[in-house]
Amino acid sequence: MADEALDAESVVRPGADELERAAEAALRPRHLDEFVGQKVVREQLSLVLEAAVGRGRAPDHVLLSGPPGLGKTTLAMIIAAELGTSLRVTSGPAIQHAGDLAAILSSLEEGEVLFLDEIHRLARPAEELLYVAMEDFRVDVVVGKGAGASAIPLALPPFTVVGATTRAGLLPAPLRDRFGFTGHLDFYADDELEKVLLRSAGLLGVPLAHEAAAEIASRSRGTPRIANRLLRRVRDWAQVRGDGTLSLAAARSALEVYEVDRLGLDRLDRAVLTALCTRFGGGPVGLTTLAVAVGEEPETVETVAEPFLVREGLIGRTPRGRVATADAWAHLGLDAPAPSGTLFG
Ligand SMILES: Nc1ncnc2c1ncn2[C@@H]1O[C@H](COP(=O)(O)OP(=O)(O)OP(=O)(O)O)[C@@H](O)[C@H]1O
Repeated sequence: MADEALDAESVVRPGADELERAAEAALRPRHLDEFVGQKVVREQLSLVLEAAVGRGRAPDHVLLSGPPGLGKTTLAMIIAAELGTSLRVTSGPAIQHAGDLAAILSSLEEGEVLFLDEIHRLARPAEELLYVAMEDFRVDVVVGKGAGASAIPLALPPFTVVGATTRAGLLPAPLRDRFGFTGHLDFYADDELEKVLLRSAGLLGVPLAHEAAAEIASRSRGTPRIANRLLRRVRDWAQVRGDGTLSLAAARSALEVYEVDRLGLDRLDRAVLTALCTRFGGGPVGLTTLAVAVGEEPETVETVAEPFLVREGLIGRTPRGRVATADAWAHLGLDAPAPSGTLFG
């Protein structure tokens, strides 16, 4: 039960730590045709891969962008599997020096796939080394120091980089240009998440009712990682408090225990929304004032709660501060104040 201690604070944050990833591994689709949703990216990618396999050559480098938990790592694994090759995994923050990347690149076997997660966080010298490696399949190994240093070119076998980023806009253009194919992953529709959930329940061997799948899907913020995590929480509830079946009632009870409401908002999200409406009359109010009102750091409110609230159209950002939308008032079951000012005011 490695996943029990996870995310004590909230079960609807899109990120994942090592324990979460271990729990996820069993649920990852292994082939493109098992990968739910993302129709456009799936179709484009299948062409790229099939063409490469047909030619017997490594495909172009692939860049995958999109928010956390939508399947970038899963797709990288699928790419390697579809090509019948192995996947080497590293990430921007894990590479401290250009030499670390040179060591990885020079150990790649022909046709291997190198997955570079959080590629936007690569340090500049490593990034420059990567340009050359991706374009010319070469690394320049620097020997010696100072004026006497020289670069010895080392040829690399053809390989494919799969880069993943949550912030495609942060990638420098020369790096972006070296990817022959870029796929952007979008949030999933509820019916797609239902499919993800039914598939996962099958793999976990738990009986999940269709209505329960729909209920969990609608609270999963468009994110398969969150859907699978909520499924595991509902499974726990059904096992401990219920009769083992994942019915609609079990799903609702479990999600109530975990304080995930019908839109997928958690306690912090609701605290922010409630403070904005009840203490500041719906705003506008500055981020710092709002954060103090909920006892959180401004950065936490801005990076943890706000993105989803804005995406759901519950909060608006204006130059004068945050404002609650009509949907926010409605979601909290409160009456929005009458608009201030009159036709003549
Ligand atoms: N299209 C999909 N179909 C079925 N399951 C999916 C799909 N996309 C993601 N998942 C599941 O969601 C979980 C998270 O996916 P993954 O780790 O690939 O996300 P990610 O985009 O790489 O996230 P991060 O950026 O945080 O690393 C995995 O358990 C995976 O099985």
